[in-house]
Amino acid sequence: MPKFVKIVEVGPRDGLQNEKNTVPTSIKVELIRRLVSSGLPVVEATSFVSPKWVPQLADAKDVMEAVHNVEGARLPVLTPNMKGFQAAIAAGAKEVAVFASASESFSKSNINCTIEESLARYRAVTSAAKELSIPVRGYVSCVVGCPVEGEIPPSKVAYVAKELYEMGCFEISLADTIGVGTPGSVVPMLEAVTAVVPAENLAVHFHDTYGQSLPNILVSLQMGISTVDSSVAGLGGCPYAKGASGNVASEDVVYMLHGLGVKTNVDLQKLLLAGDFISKHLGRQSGSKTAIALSRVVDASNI
Ligand SMILES: CC(C)(COP(=O)([O-])OP(=O)([O-])OC[C@H]1O[C@@H](n2cnc3c(N)ncnc32)[C@H](O)[C@@H]1OP(=O)([O-])[O-])[C@@H](O)C(=O)NCCC(=O)NCCSC(=O)C[C@@](C)(O)CC(=O)[O-]
Repeated sequence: MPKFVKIVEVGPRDGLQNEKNTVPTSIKVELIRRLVSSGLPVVEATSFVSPKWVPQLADAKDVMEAVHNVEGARLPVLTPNMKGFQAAIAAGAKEVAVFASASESFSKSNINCTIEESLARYRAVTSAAKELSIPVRGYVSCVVGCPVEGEIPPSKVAYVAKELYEMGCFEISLADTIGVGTPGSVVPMLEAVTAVVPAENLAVHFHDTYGQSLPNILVSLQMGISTVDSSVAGLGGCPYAKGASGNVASEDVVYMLHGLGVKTNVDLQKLLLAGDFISKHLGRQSGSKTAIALSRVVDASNI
């Protein structure tokens, strides 16, 4: 079990990208500020993708310009190709992420190309990033299951992860995009990937569709992974993965880690306030069980 876990907060990007109503730029910027001030070391801020594909993040340039002076956390952004990479750098991004898939069907529906075509695009991005000393993170989607293809063989995940690592991605985030994994499928997948990419260069990214995220995170930690992606208030869902629910809630991950005696550097109280801020803006209850339970404790103490 690691003593410290780095939490990569993906709420402002993965969490909001699927929202139907446009979230004002000022709310996104305030959310990022609040998340950073809670002590999160990495807050994924937005995506430089086609606004036709993800209209919610069409204000990526404005978001980045507004947060350029925010200190205390890294603020990476997603870039699906050179056009996105160049726009991200022009807007002041200092770290980017590329996103591939272990499923051909998902690659096609998410980024309109095959897995091999995506890897060729990402070789161009990682090589341009290297020239500018910009760190690049790599995602692999559908690491245990795909909405179209069903079960994904661990060897396929290992192949894509290794390619991303070898082209220069400093960290590979393994994403259960539709949240179908259980420890029974996550462990063999991690065994295959850790055979080709060191565990210290891996992260896990779980969606909570079947309520399996926390046990999946626990077995990942036991296998040497110490970077976990999560989303404040459990926001999220992928526009190109029907049925995908929100990411595991950051508050729930922090609550579990602190309960295990694992340090995160995150102030849970401040994180809860950030979750409350965005949940109120979206007009719905938080997707974090910890947030709901602790708000009941506060309510009860007021009786
Ligand atoms: C990759 C493309 C662009 C290919 O889309 P395409 O239609 O094949 O692109 P194209 O190269 O043929 O260009 C078409 C138009 O898009 C423009 N374009 C081209 N690139 C860009 C760009 N970077 N930024 C802005 N505009 C761009 C380009 O200029 C052109 O504009 P037009 O001439 O028609 O006016 C598109 O499929 C896309 O943007 N996909 C992104 C989808 C997305 O963001 N999905 C969600 C994120 S991934 C995810 O959530 C999974 C993850 C990471 O969280 C982990 C998990 O849980 O699995």
